[in-house]
Amino acid sequence: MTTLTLPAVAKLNLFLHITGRRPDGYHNLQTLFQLLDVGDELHFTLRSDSNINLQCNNNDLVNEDNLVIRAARLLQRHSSCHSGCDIYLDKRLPMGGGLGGGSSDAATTLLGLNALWQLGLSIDTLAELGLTLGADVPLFVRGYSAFAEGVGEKLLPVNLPEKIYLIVTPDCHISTAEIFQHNDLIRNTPLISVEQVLTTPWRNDCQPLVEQHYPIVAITLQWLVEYAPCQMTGTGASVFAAFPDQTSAQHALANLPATWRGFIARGVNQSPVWAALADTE
Ligand SMILES: C[C@@](CO)(OP(=O)(O)O)[C@H](O)COP(=O)(O)OP(=O)(O)OC[C@H]1O[C@@H](n2ccc(N)nc2=O)[C@H](O)[C@@H]1O
Ligand SMILES: Nc1ncnc2c1ncn2[C@@H]1O[C@H](COP(=O)(O)OP(=O)(O)O)[C@@H](O)[C@H]1O
Repeated sequence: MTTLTLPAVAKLNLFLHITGRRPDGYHNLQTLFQLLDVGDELHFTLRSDSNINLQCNNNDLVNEDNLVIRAARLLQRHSSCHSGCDIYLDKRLPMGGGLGGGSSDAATTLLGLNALWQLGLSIDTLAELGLTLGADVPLFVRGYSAFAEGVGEKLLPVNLPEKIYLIVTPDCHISTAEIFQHNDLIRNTPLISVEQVLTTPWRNDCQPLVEQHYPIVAITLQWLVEYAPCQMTGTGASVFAAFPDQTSAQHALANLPATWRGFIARGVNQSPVWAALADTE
């Protein structure tokens, strides 16, 4: 195998509780991660030398900070591997929107190059490596919708109804670090057990703060709630609502204000990356 094409899907946080701050400044959370069937796409081509090259449909993303490059270099270093690759990233997801696109790209790169370079590393090892790149990377490496604790790396698979979601991203950039550093962030939500997940009303502890500091997010939620109950994902700015069917979601999407981005996706319990990897074996 010398080439590989794999998806890097998005996630929603169906709820997000912040349960405390750790001595290193990171926050412990409890969240329900819902994977979606929509995302970016990555194309990997094996090279005979050890260079790693990235191309992307968004030139602003072609730099050494890109999580795809960082994941590829991390894997190369960890495995003392001398292979290289050309990577094309077809960026489709809104960035910095709480949909986890960068983390998902990193996870797909770890999975894809582990296969292409025939490294044989375990999923546990890839998830551990991924956690050094970002808190959400282990979720996308493991590739199942999950109840998560810790910083989001302790994952318990869950079987969720695979609903149709409309995801709307207003034109605004929110820094995850800024939200987590803010004095007014709710960070003392009591822990719940996995059994309580279905009986506890779902909410996002970052949402009140984000709505206050980024009024466009509050306006987007006010727009979406006219169609269905809605919430913010991650630290924003994207918001989402579940719809009973594709037609009603399409109806809302058709009325979307021009400067906002929106897309429809189905919630999935298993990431499509696993089916795509299995197809290559
Ligand atoms: C909170 C979530 C929920 O899914 O939000 P989104 O980023 O998706 O919106 C994620 O766990 C975010 O994960 P990720 O975006 O990978 O965050 P990182 O790059 O690891 O962290 C960015 C910064 O946010 C803060 N941070 C992040 C995660 C966490 N549990 N506690 C924190 O305090 C830290 O200051 C860190 O430097
Ligand atoms: N491959 C990538 N795709 C998207 N963003 C990336 C990527 N690599 C690095 N980044 C950086 O990570 C930031 C957060 O990305 P993203 O995962 O899309 O958002 P979020 O963490 O809010 O879900 C971006 O603003 C960008 O600066």
